[in-house]
Amino acid sequence: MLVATDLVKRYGEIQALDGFTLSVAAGEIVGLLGHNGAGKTTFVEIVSHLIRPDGGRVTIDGKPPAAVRGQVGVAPQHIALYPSATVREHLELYGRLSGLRRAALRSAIEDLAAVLRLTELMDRRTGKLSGGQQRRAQAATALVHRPGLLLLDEPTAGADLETRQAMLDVVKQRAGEGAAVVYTTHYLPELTELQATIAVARDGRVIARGSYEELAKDLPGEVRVTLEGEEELRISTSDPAATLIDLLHHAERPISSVDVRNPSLDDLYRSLAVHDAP
Ligand SMILES: Nc1ncnc2c1ncn2[C@@H]1O[C@H](COP(=O)(O)OP(=O)(O)OP(=O)(O)O)[C@@H](O)[C@H]1O
Repeated sequence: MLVATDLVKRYGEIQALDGFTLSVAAGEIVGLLGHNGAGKTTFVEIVSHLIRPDGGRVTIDGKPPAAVRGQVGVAPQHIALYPSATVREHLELYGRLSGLRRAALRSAIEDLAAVLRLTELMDRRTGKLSGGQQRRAQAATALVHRPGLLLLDEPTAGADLETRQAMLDVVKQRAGEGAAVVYTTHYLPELTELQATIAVARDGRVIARGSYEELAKDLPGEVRVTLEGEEELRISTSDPAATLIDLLHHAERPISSVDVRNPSLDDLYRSLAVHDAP
């Protein structure tokens, strides 16, 4: 669905993208991770045709971004709503721009409002909404026309738990219907819930890409064992289950507790030293 190859973008001395390559299939949710300044937003802006790359190529369903703007739903990182327009006016505008009319437009708006808990807020001006409410309204503008490609740049930043859950539910639902989704976040548990595949960006390029299982398979897990009367023993191991069985066989004293920890998404992220980037 989305194919971005070798994207390059410079801002003066700053190399925002330096050979950024990422493909996303229809129905796939890609969790795009990376340190502050890794290039995630720049990538989203290029795919949504807000800025042009200095090099590289993007196609969406085989066409350039300029030709398919109506098939792309974008929720930018920063709130970009018209403060004096109501939520309903925003959704009508975005729906109409993408060709929705009359009954189809009305039902798309009402359905989405219910899912994103916006029904009570529909006739309020967006400038008077709370930060989390604005974020929900902004996400709704990206979703109302059921685009084939969704670009959601930290859609749950600052959101309360209910908003976060509503957002995750609607993203999963849209991917289930066949949308390709790029979902940037710094909140890793969301990606587990979304069953997303992972792309890790560092210094303007994607340095790791695959399912969590693929990327984590070589990472060590940990077995924690406490023998009676002794302190907890922590063993780093690539095969926690086998290590635990081995320990149970060979322990010379009774074991009072065991805990097996498989590598987490957090461990994966740390192993790529993404936190250490400038
Ligand atoms: N309009 C701009 N002018 C100059 N530099 C820019 C501009 N936009 C982005 N940059 C720089 O390009 C680099 C990549 O920024 P980008 O916003 O894409 O990162 P990001 O991965 O989205 O970061 P974050 O996690 O903080 O949102 C950064 O060094 C940033 O300062």
